[in-house]
Amino acid sequence: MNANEHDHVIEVTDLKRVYGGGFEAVRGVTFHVKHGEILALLGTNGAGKTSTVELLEGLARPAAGRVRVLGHDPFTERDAVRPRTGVMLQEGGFPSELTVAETARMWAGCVSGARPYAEVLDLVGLAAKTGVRVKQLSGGERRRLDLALALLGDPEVLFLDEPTTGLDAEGRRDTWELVRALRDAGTTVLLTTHYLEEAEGLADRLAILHEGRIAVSGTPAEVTASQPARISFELPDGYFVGDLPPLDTLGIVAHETDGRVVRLRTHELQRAATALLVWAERAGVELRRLDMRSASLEEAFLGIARQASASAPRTARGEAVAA
Ligand SMILES: Nc1ncnc2c1ncn2[C@@H]1O[C@H](COP(=O)(O)OP(=O)(O)OP(=O)(O)O)[C@@H](O)[C@H]1O
Repeated sequence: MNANEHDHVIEVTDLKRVYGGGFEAVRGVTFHVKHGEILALLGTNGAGKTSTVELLEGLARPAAGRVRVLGHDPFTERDAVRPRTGVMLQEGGFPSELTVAETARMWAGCVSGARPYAEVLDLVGLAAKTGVRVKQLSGGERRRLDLALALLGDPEVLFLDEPTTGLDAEGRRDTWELVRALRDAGTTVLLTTHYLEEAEGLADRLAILHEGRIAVSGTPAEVTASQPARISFELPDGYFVGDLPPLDTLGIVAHETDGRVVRLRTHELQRAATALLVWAERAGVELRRLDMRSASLEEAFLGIARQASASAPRTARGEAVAA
């Protein structure tokens, strides 16, 4: 493995995908994933996550742009990439009459240097289901089988398209633990998900797609910090908003009042909070029902989706996008 492969196991530059009829589902996406890193691609339905991941898996040729996985083009150099990657598609599509063990054995036959299939079934918690037909598995169990098959070749790179959809809370946590353990052992992971908790807890970095473009990217903390924090409190008796410290000096980007309740939004939570508390202390008043909090990833996600159409792509720090 050369130095470049070590740094960026996945490299995507100005990627475009156009479907029949001319619809541009991926409109110039740029990001990278480093060795042993988990990147989560997020986005609303139809944002272009699967369309992007399929290009990384070499399932289609990009309309424009460049993809490299482990230093190779996954479409034109499929033989160099495929044996080193594990892919969990959104729909597994296995023959429903085969048992779990038969499916895993059949799949192992297609993978060079496959691990013993019983080992991967055990890893995903399906050891007790080896004799059950695929059609009799629950939706969550089928997702686990999909994951087991993706792990058969002991891949260096894992593509997971909505890996925990349909899993119950315990199954989801088990999968997170397994993906974390794989990452810690050096596997590079790119996953798509609709579960923000999953992205926040699992991913080292996030990229939020919107209408085929990356709207924002960065660590979960950076993405969250890209949206304003909230402060709310009740105005003390006898005071008005105009009595507070000047809002424009506190980084306040929006404010509203509802009766005596004041709601502020700021990109400078610490400074605004300090100024308000110092003001209240000096005035000798209590800010009742005081609540101060950073944006959650969900708020950030919704805010970004709303803003994205109107503004240019950027990183969480407001830089030009390259995840
Ligand atoms: N084969 C196709 N032909 C034409 N349009 C397609 C095709 N496949 C996907 N699209 C369109 O491309 C856009 C992106 O789809 P894609 O499946 O990549 O989105 P996604 O972000 O994975 O969505 P979801 O979260 O719903 O899975 C959608 O508008 C979809 O309708």
